[in-house]
Amino acid sequence: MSVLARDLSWGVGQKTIVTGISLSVKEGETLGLIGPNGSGKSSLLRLIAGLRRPRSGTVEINGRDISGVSRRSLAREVAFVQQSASTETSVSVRDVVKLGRTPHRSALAGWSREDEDAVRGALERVDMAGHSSQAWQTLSGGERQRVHIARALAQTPNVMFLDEPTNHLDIHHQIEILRMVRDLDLTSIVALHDLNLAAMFCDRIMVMQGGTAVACGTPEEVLTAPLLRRVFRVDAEISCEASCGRPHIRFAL
Ligand SMILES: Nc1ncnc2c1ncn2[C@@H]1O[C@H](COP(=O)(O)OP(=O)(O)OP(=O)(O)O)[C@@H](O)[C@H]1O
Repeated sequence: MSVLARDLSWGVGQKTIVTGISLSVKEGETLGLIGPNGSGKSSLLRLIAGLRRPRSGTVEINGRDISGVSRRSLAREVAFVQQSASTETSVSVRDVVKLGRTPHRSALAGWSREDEDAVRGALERVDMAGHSSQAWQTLSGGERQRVHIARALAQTPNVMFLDEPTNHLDIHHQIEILRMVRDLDLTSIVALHDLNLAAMFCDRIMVMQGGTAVACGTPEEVLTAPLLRRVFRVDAEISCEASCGRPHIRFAL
């Protein structure tokens, strides 16, 4: 499924937070969103996921304007892993992941084989199957993050939005989660702070600054020393990773 945003703007009171953003993500593509703190990445993801109503502009998922689509119907196609999402404390890991099946179930239907397979598969994908009966509140930060990703996977979405999904994760799980997002047969937009991970796993990268998009293109096109200096205020040397042909950033002291 494709994602198309046209001229999105949003703000609170007098403050404009997202200004005139347009983007297009093709079916199966992974778009990375990078930008300094407060540049509007989470706000943009919430607009595109339909959790905020834009002041102006439209979002289409597979050609359908999401403003006319019910939350439940949207949730059958689109999953959103939010930053620091919270969960009821007195539930098990499996119960949290089961919530991902809610958009697919009717009030009268029982728990189906398909539901069971989706939950088990999602837990396995994030390496948390061994924790399924553990109480949510006893998990570590990284384990919680992986369970929230499993809940999104259990939704069996066609489109996935992830806001800093690698937060709290050790390097093995950072790489595994991003590799999984890239290799799954879905369209995704991922906000990331780690520029080298964005370079490794995203087909294209959009750079945000002050609520607007200041660059968009392939990692090689976007991740240049002048852009990193201008947007992130860092000096860096960019080389090409021989094994994958992607840029690798080495920050100067
Ligand atoms: N509901 C709100 N009311 C007032 N200001 C807000 C609101 N939501 C976001 N902001 C402000 O909008 C700006 C963009 O916030 P947002 O969370 O989208 O940035 P971000 O790029 O995701 O940042 P970070 O990298 O730190 O997670 C910030 O300055 C934030 O303080």
